[in-house]
Amino acid sequence: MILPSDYETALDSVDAAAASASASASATAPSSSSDGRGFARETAATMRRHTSGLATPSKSGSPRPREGYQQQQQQQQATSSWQTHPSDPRRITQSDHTASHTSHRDPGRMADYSFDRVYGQAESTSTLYDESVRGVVGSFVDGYHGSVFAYGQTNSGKTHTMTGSAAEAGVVRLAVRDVFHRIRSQSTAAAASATNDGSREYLVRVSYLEIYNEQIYDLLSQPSPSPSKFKSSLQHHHLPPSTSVRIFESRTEGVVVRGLREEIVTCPEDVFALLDAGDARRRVGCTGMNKTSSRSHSVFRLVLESRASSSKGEGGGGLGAGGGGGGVPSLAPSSNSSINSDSDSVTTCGTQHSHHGASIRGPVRISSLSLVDLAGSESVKYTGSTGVRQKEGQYINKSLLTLGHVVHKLSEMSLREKVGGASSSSALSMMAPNEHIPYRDSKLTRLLQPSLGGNAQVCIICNISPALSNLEESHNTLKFAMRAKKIRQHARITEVADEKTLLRSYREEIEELKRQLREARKTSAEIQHSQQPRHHGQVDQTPKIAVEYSSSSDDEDQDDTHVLVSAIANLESLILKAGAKSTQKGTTTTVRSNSSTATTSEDGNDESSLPSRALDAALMRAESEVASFVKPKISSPAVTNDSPATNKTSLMTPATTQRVEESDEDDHLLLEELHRIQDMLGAVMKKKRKGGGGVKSTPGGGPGNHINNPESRTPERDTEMEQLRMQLQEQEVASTMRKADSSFLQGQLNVKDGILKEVSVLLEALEKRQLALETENKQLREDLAGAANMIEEADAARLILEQRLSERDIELVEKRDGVYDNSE
Ligand SMILES: Nc1ncnc2c1ncn2[C@@H]1O[C@H](COP(=O)(O)OP(=O)(O)OP(=O)(O)O)[C@@H](O)[C@H]1O
Repeated sequence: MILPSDYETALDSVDAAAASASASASATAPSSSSDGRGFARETAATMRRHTSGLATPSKSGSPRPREGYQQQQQQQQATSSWQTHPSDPRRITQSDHTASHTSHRDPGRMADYSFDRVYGQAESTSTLYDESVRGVVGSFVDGYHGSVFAYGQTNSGKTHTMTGSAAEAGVVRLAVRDVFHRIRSQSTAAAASATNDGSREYLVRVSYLEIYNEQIYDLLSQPSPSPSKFKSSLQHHHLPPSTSVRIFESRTEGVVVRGLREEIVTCPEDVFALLDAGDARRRVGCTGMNKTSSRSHSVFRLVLESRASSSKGEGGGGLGAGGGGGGVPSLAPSSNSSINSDSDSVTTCGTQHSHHGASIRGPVRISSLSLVDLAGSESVKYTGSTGVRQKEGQYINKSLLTLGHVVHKLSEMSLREKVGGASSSSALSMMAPNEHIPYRDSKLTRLLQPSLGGNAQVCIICNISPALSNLEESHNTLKFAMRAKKIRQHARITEVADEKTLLRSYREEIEELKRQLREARKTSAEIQHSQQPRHHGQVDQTPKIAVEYSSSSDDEDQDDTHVLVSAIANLESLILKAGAKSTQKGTTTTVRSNSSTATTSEDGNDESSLPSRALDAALMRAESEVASFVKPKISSPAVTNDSPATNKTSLMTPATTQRVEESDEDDHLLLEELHRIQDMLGAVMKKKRKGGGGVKSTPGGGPGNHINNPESRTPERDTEMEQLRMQLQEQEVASTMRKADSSFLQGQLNVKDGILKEVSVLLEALEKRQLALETENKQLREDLAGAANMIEEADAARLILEQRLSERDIELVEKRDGVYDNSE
């Protein structure tokens, strides 16, 4: 391993015993197929030994000189408390010299564990990634949910493994690069193939949270350090300003973190900037064991939506050099371009539109990849923590304990499943009806429930310290890893056919914008056409007006198309697909809280600063936002029909169900209202265009000047003035309606938020009640078992008594017979 610059502090330990290099091969291949799509396999567990082997709290706090490191490493090699099997990189064994530290003291009975792979200090994180994590990431891109955890005691190198350092990239960054690389190469390969079959388009979004003292915090919720790049126009007013977010149990989505910000990303650099911003906010503190100890569990999550885009006309975007708009960012040139700059394409596009319409309804795959850096278990004895640090440590240990319980239960269930031979059903479905998995005992296990519960590929990286004084902790970690390895997963691809995914709503929005663009161009061509004879006829009398009039109208049409083309380009740039180099990095970023969506242009213009001509486009975006708010069905990986989360329906009382239905009705009304407003605005804009509007006041004698000059008044100018007045009135109407619309929306969103909060509180109360009932049930079961025992014992006593009675009877009969015999 390459040492990070701040490594010295980790070398203060005298009894630190760094392990020698070890290696392992991970079981990333599916072990058995459960159905056409999914596969069952055991959770991959790999072991990593921390290089430093820090065992005791640093006493002086002063860093050991770096040159001493090699010498110390050599000493440590000899005294490592764990050693890898020379010919089997999957085995790790307790070193002989540790015998005196174990109860049996028999070297022959030293602990010996086997995992998918054991990594030692000589092996880099990229080796670990290649051999143990890459498979999970590959499956994620193919549509399977995945999770990678780093588990282990404090200071064992979890953050080093997951986050990495300046000198060495961690698993998270390697995974992010890999994801984009795979998307690009898949798309390119599909595009290069003769048939273009199998080509897919992708939408990637990320979120980053931490669980600190049993509270979930959004690590992306603050404005990021590079504001121009990640400026958010979507900081929805109804979301609380606080960074604390809540877990919400949804009927359809399972476990959802409500209010969590999600950013749509189009290249690794976007993600890294977000990661840096999030890491800077993560809670880290100095303890006696680790100078930079993570005080929280962090979960970095990528969500991928993808769908087939093999149909011609899709995917390329190919907006040419801006068509009528000019200066519009051009996407990758594509022969499938559905919009061309010339009006000849209108008919072709019209035909393609219906084609698109059909393919937009194709299923969308949703998969998530959670990369988890757990806080390490710690003992006050070694950390010497007091006050806040001690409290943090208690929360950390408690949640890890719950994780241990959950893993223990799941491994037992998997074992039963294996013994029962029910290979096609998941561990969860094998649960006895009254079996309780304590997911709800901590936020960590609740969050990880979808991953641990069966429908995900999971790789757990367990970090241990080779130091002798950490022997007990290392044993615990190894035991945890052994249990975790037994959990059987049944990952399936999740395809959503009938729900509103972000990818689909973007695609629909793009198609709608393209339709508007075609119409705008058509209208503009018609106007130009109808104006031509008049221009020719009047050229001698009013040459200036004619030219200015025509050019201002052209300008306006060009502005219209420009706005539309920009909007299309913005949306297209978020969707990753064949040949699209994407991302004009930093040009456009879409921010998404799990209840909202919108785009921001580079210069930070928000919708309110767009020209009024773009109102209908802006409204359409607003509609899409509201749609994504009212149906936020895409923010959880647990969107499967057979997701365990769907069982939560039973938690809903009739009253809550009704509330949710009512809120669905509200959503309908909301959308209808938006449609109505949009129609009205559409009509106004149309009227405006038909009227040949767009008369602009230009400096130096434009039409406005002519109009204002009473001497140059002609009937034609009067008409122009009248048109101008009408336009102004229309603009006012439009702006008033927009204001009304926005306060209406605000009100609706507030109501909805209130309802969701109530539902959430109600659900929490129900959960508590359920927990209490479960405890009561447990007690009753125990009482019942006690009573059954007593009955059994009483039965046994009765049997004995009956036996004795019958023996007595026999005795009596025999005696009586004896008496008779004697008397005879
Ligand atoms: N394989 C390694 N190579 C070089 N340095 C390492 C390695 N593993 C850990 N370190 C260093 O050891 C120190 C502790 O590691 P790290 O903070 O990753 O531990 P941790 O398990 O995340 O601890 P905590 O649970 O307290 O957050 C850091 O300074 C880190 O850079």
